[in-house]
Amino acid sequence: MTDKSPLPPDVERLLKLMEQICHDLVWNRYDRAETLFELTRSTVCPEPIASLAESFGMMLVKIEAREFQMEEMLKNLKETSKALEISRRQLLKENEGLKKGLMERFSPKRIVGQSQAMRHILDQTERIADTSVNVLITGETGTGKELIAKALHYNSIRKSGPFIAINCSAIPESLFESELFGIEKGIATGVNMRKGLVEQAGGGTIFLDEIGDMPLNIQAKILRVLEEREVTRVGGSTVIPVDLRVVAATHRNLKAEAKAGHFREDLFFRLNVISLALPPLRERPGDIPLLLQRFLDLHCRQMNRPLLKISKEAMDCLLVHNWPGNVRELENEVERVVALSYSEIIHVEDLSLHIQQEKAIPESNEITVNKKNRPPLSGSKGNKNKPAENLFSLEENEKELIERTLEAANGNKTKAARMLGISREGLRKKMKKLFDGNAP
Ligand SMILES: Nc1ncnc2c1ncn2[C@@H]1O[C@H](COP(=O)(O)OP(=O)(O)OP(=O)(O)O)[C@@H](O)[C@H]1O
Repeated sequence: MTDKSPLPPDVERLLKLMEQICHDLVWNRYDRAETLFELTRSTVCPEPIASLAESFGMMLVKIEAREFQMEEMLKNLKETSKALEISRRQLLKENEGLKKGLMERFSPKRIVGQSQAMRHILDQTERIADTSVNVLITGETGTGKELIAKALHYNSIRKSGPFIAINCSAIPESLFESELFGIEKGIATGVNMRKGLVEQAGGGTIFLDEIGDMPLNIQAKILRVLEEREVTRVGGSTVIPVDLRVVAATHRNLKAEAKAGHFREDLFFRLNVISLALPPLRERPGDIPLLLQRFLDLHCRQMNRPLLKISKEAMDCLLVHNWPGNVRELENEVERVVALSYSEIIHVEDLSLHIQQEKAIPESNEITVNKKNRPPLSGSKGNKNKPAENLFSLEENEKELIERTLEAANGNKTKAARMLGISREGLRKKMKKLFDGNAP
């Protein structure tokens, strides 16, 4: 067949038909697919057209297969998105439950304390929780400062926002600013933008623990956050508004620190809108049995043990102990006893040695005059010439207890801290305060 010779009319018609079918396929119209299959039969049309129709037919099959796959994929996607939606709802429900649990756990009503001092603190906590006033919590290590800060947060309108706790004594001075206020991208090679803890606490509460250890230049910047409610990242110039509540805590006397020039007075007044002073455990021995019961319930449940009871002698030991690590020390002691004791009754021998020893030391007349049931920790080591009021001061007793524990631990501070039921950092601070640079 030359180019110029006209096609037989039949072939011309069939080619036209093929062209129309191709056109239809381009526009996703498959209603003439049947005709295409008819054309593949060489009895109906000449061989070249039949083979062309066959190729188009194959194409059509491939298109249909792809569409089928797409439909399957779409179906799978729909099912996955449905499953995701169900999980999302479950997580939301779970999250709400957990938040409710946190609120209940940190409700001032559930915090243990029947002593007058604690009842006053818990009453105040309940009253101010739902306000936005700044709060300063003071008290020795382990007295429950963070617990009260959480109670304030989880019982406020900010409860669904974050609770960010920062231990100011644990952040190296050179990192303080970027940790707290964040860092702008590109301030140094390879540095990415990072939000600071203040920004992260937006909508919630920031808990500045050990605020007395905050460097003076950072104190000025925190004051600005408190006054202006805004923050600027290190290396940036954009002012970012932040909406947060500030709760601070310290074991120091901040007023005295401010007077001595170690703490900004203006920041002290800003923070001290309401102050809650947590009493040490030795000043509220009446709370010891209640706390003991709470911790026994908790740890026996956690360790799958029947609820342990305590002998009168062992309880007496706990009542006369000085508790330098306060409630945390008591909780650690209970956890230790629950893990180690064989019987269902806690006896004196089950208690830590240093707690047993305090009770075991015979009482002298001098002591009964000063403090009933208090063993003569002080006075046993070269204190004989001191006046009685110094001999039995709490500081002297703490000092001696630390010295003895360090001796028992062969000078190992980590071990001594564990024996005392306080953190190593807590021990370091106590030693700094009590020995004034002349640590044993
Ligand atoms: N009144 C209380 N009732 C129940 N548990 C308490 C009470 N006070 C403290 N605790 C528990 O004692 C432990 C120590 O409390 P928390 O961490 O709040 O003390 P802290 O004063 O912040 O200590 P630090 O100054 O060393 O950071 C926690 O496990 C806390 O739950």
